[in-house]
Amino acid sequence: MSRLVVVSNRVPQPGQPVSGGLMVALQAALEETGGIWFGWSGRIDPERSGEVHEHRVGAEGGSIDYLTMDLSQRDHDEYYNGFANRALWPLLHFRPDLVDYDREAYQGYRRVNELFADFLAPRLRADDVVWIHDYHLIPLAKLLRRRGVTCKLGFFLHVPMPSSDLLAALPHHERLFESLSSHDLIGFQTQRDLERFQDYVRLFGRGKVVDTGLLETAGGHRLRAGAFPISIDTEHISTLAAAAVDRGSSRRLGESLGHRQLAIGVDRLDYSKGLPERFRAFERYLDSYPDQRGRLTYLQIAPVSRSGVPEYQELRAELEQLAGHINGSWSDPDWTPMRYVNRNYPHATLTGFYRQARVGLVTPLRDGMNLVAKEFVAAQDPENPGVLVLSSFAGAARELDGALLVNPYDIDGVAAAIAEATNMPIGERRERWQPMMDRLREHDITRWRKDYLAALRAA
Ligand SMILES: O=P(O)(O)OC[C@H]1O[C@H](O[C@H]2O[C@H](CO)[C@@H](O)[C@H](O)[C@H]2O)[C@H](O)[C@@H](O)[C@@H]1O
Ligand SMILES: O=c1ccn([C@@H]2O[C@H](COP(=O)(O)OP(=O)(O)O)[C@@H](O)[C@H]2O)c(=O)[nH]1
Repeated sequence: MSRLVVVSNRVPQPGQPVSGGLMVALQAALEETGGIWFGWSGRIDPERSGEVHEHRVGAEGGSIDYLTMDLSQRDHDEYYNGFANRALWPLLHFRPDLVDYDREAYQGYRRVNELFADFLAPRLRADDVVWIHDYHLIPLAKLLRRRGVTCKLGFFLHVPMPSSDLLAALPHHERLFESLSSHDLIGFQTQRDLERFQDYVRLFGRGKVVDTGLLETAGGHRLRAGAFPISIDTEHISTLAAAAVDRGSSRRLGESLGHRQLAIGVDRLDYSKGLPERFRAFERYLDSYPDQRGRLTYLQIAPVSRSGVPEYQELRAELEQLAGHINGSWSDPDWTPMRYVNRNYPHATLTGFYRQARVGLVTPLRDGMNLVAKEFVAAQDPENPGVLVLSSFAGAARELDGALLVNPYDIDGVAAAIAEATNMPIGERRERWQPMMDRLREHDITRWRKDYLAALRAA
């Protein structure tokens, strides 16, 4: 049996919380098959890049070997804080206004990809299957091929693929995106992302689209591309939620709410998640639906993310100001409308919170998928499910059509959806929830992994 080698910027660290959909999903996928997981250690070594740590979890046969590399401060600043998260991330989330392109950062990004390639290439076997993840590692496959790697190489983009005109705004975009053609299969979250990538190949890439999902490079090499919507371990989340709801912090949350309903949001503190707009929509709801005032408490969990990037620091300050303003304006002596928490919670706690909530607020301005939306659905009590208010700009909206779909820029529309969710009769809540849950049971994390890897092996 060939080895599965997963490569991603983020790799879980022993004893540290797993946050971010990529880590959550890959952890679940690798636990099923075993294999190797290589990436950044999450550590910064002031002296040098390239120190690699190894640890094995699980028994021989199904074990995961974690191989992680330290980065120097400079490499981290240029590769992660710089090009990946100040140029690519905003661009891929349709925010050219936030792109801060810098040639030195781009060189740092390429340098770290070279480091990864130098480490990996001599360790790969011809029958390995290598699965590379996300925008941090776009050049890696080409660098591996240059070092003589011949095994199957697949890529999965976790974030949206924007329109060609946006991509073309990035200096040297052809050189960067052309590297993707060194893979045998490129995976996207949705059909729309795939279509936009094919447009790019047609308009700016030097290859051609032979047929939907079949591309040809200028040199005549054929590769596959497809949509593989990432998912969750549905049964596990559902079981965890049922067990968590009456215990520990989840029980205490319930007690603290008294008779009031709960609305919940769980997002990394990221401008793509639409948090300022969501806070304003909640305030609009308080203002526009006075008969409902005091009926619903909104809990927003927002662990700090990418705190070395200035736009994220500014967002944090803005959210603190907004949350303070909303509570200052609308609180009663015995009720605070909003609870805003920057801590990171494990799934064993979060799932209990989801299950208590009447309303799940998932309103990103753009999101590759958004696993929180899927987790919220999977965590509900079938007898008394909550209502998901979901942005139509999240990849998850393609599958979760029982949600109240909203435009996150439409503050009145989101406020109206919150009001509708709090009032929704039980019969309608069940009717909306059941087909979404059926879909998630069928299209879970196992299905995602199997579909992708079968397509890669066949490519
Ligand atoms: O690693 P970080 O910089 O801390 O960021 C966390 C992850 O954020 C992004 O997640 C994406 O992947 C999810 C799973 O496919 C998807 O549901 C979500 O819509 C995406 O935003 C990022 O793409 C990952 O690389 C990060 O690890
Ligand atoms: O305190 C937290 C906040 C988030 N998450 C997890 O982080 C992931 C976030 O993934 P999503 O796809 O929604 O967004 P991303 O952060 O990857 O952009 C989900 O599995 C969340 O349950 C978590 O475990 N604890």
